[in-house]
Amino acid sequence: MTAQQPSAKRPPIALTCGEPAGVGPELAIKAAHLMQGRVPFFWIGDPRHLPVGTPFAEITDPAQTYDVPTGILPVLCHEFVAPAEPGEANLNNAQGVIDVIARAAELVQSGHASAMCTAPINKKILKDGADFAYPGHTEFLAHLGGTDHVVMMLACPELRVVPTTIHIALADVPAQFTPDLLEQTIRITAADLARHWGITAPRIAIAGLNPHAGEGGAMGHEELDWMIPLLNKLRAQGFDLKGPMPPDTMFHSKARKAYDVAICAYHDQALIPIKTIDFDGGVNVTLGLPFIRTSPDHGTAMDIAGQGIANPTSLIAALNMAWDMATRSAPNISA
Ligand SMILES: NC(=O)c1ccc[n+]([C@@H]2O[C@H](COP(=O)([O-])OP(=O)(O)OC[C@H]3O[C@@H](n4cnc5c(N)ncnc54)[C@H](O)[C@@H]3O)[C@@H](O)[C@H]2O)c1
Ligand SMILES: N[C@H](C(=O)O)[C@H](O)COP(=O)(O)O
Repeated sequence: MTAQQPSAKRPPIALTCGEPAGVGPELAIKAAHLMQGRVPFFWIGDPRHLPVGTPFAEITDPAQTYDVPTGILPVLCHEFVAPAEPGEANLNNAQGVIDVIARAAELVQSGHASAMCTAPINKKILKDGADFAYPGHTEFLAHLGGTDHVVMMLACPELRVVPTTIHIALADVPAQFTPDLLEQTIRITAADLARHWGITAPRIAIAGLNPHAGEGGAMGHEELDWMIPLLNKLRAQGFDLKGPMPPDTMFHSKARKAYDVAICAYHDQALIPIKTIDFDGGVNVTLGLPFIRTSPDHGTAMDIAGQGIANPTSLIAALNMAWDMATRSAPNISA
């Protein structure tokens, strides 16, 4: 076995353990094996949570990732209160899950990691077990990054989608889907598509809130009242915006070719199409943060945890995307 590519001296990616009783630990082992060091990453978690008998190498500093033989998972130990039983979440481990996310964010913000990639968490377990005050990574990382507003984008080779409102009840969407929020979301999305993907003038499709984008006021008024005026204002400033588009007809294959990203009003309007088109290959990326964060698009999959059948494709895509973003964003530290 050879050590991981020593020529790539950029700091490695920090991969969090996520929910220890979910598929995160076994996917980390699979990704290390399948990626064979092409993207350097280390896992932060408790080695007791890894599948019994699988190889890993303990490290004490992220830079030691490069000394670990390819195919073996480098592990930066983070001791949890309890072992993990696949499929059986333990509330006592909730604080450890949160602490690992914060530790990864600290490592990336201090330059010891190039980016962070997060394995899935169960928000309710974190709330019940440790009073977690955030509905997801996205909001917690905005807090850790000191930013007021970040954007959730999910991407696969066929489609990019953004939910403007994120983890809120459907009943709260009409009040929280505001002109200010949509404008900030459009600006952050356009800026980060240019910065990280080189799409300097992104074609942005905006979904209407209502069926048929309101049908001229017959099925809702938000489009007429403020969405169309806002889009016209931003068009005058140079943004390439389509819509408000009828949400049900904007995701078929021909329609998708007309835009680089679809900005939707709420979570499921955006995430249902992408998880239907490419559940295995989708990546969740947070835009507007002062550091890079990606994640697989799936959840903890407790129903299959520990069975060895979890598909690592989305995690591998998330690690690849994080590394590509880091490579484009900053010079190689050895240069
Ligand atoms: N990034 C994150 O932290 C994140 C993302 C989505 C959901 N979640 C959380 O995950 C928990 C479970 O959510 P859910 O059940 O809606 O979605 P889920 O993605 O965990 O599971 C949905 C279905 O897909 C299957 N599946 C998921 N990932 C798979 C994989 N890698 N390989 C094979 N099959 C896979 C599961 O077995 C299940 O049948 C919730 O608590 C939710 O909040 C977390
Ligand atoms: N909304 C995401 C999804 O359904 O895939 C998921 O909950 C992850 O969100 P965070 O990255 O904020 O944890």
